[in-house]
Amino acid sequence: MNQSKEQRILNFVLQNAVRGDPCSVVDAIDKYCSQKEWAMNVGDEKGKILDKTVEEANPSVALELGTYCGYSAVRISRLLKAGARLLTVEFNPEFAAVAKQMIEFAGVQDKVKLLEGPSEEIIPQLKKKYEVDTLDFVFLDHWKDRYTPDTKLLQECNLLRKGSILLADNVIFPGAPDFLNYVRKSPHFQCTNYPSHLEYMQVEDAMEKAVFLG
Ligand SMILES: Nc1ncnc2c1ncn2CCOCCNC(=O)c1cc(-c2ccc(F)cc2)cc(O)c1O
Ligand SMILES: [Mg+2]
Repeated sequence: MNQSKEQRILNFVLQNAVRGDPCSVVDAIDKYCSQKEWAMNVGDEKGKILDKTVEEANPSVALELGTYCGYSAVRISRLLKAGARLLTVEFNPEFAAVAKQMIEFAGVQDKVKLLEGPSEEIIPQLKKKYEVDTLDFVFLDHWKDRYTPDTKLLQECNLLRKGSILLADNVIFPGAPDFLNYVRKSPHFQCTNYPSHLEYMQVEDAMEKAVFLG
C-alpha cells in the first residue's frame, strides 16, 4: 500500500532531523513542505507569530485543536516551561499516528498529550477526564467552521479565565469569517490581527489573537 504524504513527511524528518531536537524537526518539515510537497503545517512565517504568542501566554496548560503531523505541537511544546503541558486534539487517525511518532522523535512526548477525536466531543471532557482547570492558551487550527462553535463551547465549559489567549490560524485563507465576526463583536474578547501568508505560499493569510476578558 503506497505511503501517504504525511508518512513521507515523517520519513523525511526521521532521516534528516536530529532525534530529541525539536527545532531540527520543525526545520525539516518546513524544508520538505516548501521544496517537495505542500502541506497544511502552520509554517515558519506564521510559526514565528505562534512562538511570540506562546511566549506572551507562557502557559501552564495549552490546548491545540488540529494536530495534523505535529508541527505546531512540537513548535509550541519546545517553548513550554518545566511542568507545563500541551493537549492536542486530532480526529483523523492517520494524521494522529504520524503526529505521535513526530512528537516522540522530537523528544517532547512528556509535555504533549495527543487526544484523538472530534473537538466537540473532547472539549467537554477536558475538566473531568483530563484534569484541566482552565486553559492559558488555545491554538485553533482545525476545521475553520469549527472555530466559532468550539470557542463558544470552551466558554460554556468554563475552560477560559481572564487573560486566556486564543490564537487562530487561517482567518483569511481558507478563512474563518464567522469566527472573526464573533470574537471581534463579543465584549468578552480583545482581538488583534496579525497579517501573514499561507504556509509555503505567497497567498495572503492572517492569524487572529483573541484574549478572553472574563
Ligand atoms: N479534533 C478535530 N475536530 C474537528 N475537526 C478536526 C479535528 N482535527 C482535525 N480536524 C479536521 C481538520 O483538520 C485540518 C484543518 N486545517 C485545514 O483545513 C487547513 C487548510 C489549509 C489549506 C487547504 C487548502 C488550500 F488550498 C489552502 C490552505 C491551510 C491550513 O493552514 C489549514 O489549517
Ligand atoms: Mg492552519
